Amino acid sequence: MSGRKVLQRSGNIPEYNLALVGALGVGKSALTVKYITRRFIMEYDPDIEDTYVKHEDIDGQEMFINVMDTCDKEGTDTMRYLKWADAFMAVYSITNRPSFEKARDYLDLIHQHLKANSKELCPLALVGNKIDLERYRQIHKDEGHTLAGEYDCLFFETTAAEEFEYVEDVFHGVVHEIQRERGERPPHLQPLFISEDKLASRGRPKSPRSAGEKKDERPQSKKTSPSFKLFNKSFKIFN
Ligand SMILES: Nc1nc2c(ncn2[C@@H]2O[C@H](COP(=O)(O)OP(=O)(O)OP(=O)(O)O)[C@@H](O)[C@H]2O)c(=O)[nH]1
Repeated sequence: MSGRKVLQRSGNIPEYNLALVGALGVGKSALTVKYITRRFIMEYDPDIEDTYVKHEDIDGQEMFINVMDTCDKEGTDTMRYLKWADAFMAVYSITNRPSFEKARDYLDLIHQHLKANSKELCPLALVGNKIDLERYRQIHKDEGHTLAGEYDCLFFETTAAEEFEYVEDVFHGVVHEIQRERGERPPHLQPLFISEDKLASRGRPKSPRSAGEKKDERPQSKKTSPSFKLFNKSFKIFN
């Protein structure tokens, strides 16, 4: 931490809690670290569940984004992230069929929890990672769309191994969705692709909802401001 600027959190600045869930090895840590540091990691400690924070300025609005990189292990306390998160990202690898099925299980678990706690407006996102490995693809994009539709989720395909913007778009898309659901997003920043059917019927599961792929239609965010992070995890970081 030495030499890093540590920003004080204040009650005036909004905070959003995002939890990443998914099978082992799908890239939850890689996506988290890429988003926080703009770097891609090759080695990591898979057993540690941890939370990171990034200070952001999106569309002129200052905020703190807290990201929980969860651990997919038997005995994990799911309530820890289920209670904590303002939005969930169920990650799978497009190169791994079982991880897609696991993402479905997570969507189901989260959906049941949200329904039982009357939190149906809490955003869910389905995230297909590793699109840089297209030649090994096992999950067609349409399958991702279909599954996302079943749970009325946002849907993204991305990669932690290439440009930062691929990852930033996913995290910002999810934050925008939280803001929309809370009525915090100014009308001039509301994208046109939020359809009326969502406003009319707010239950899940229902028809597909897409956001992540319409990169050019979304407002461009400003460059991020310096972040501070709570690094307890033993990462090796490579440029
Ligand atoms: N090519 C490629 N490799 C990736 C990508 N994302 C992650 N990886 C690699 O996949 C492996 C697993 O990534 P992690 O980020 O540790 O996966 P995880 O989901 O956090 O796994 P656990 O911590 O075990 O739950 C690592 O070797 C990463 O470098 C990606 O987008 N493309």
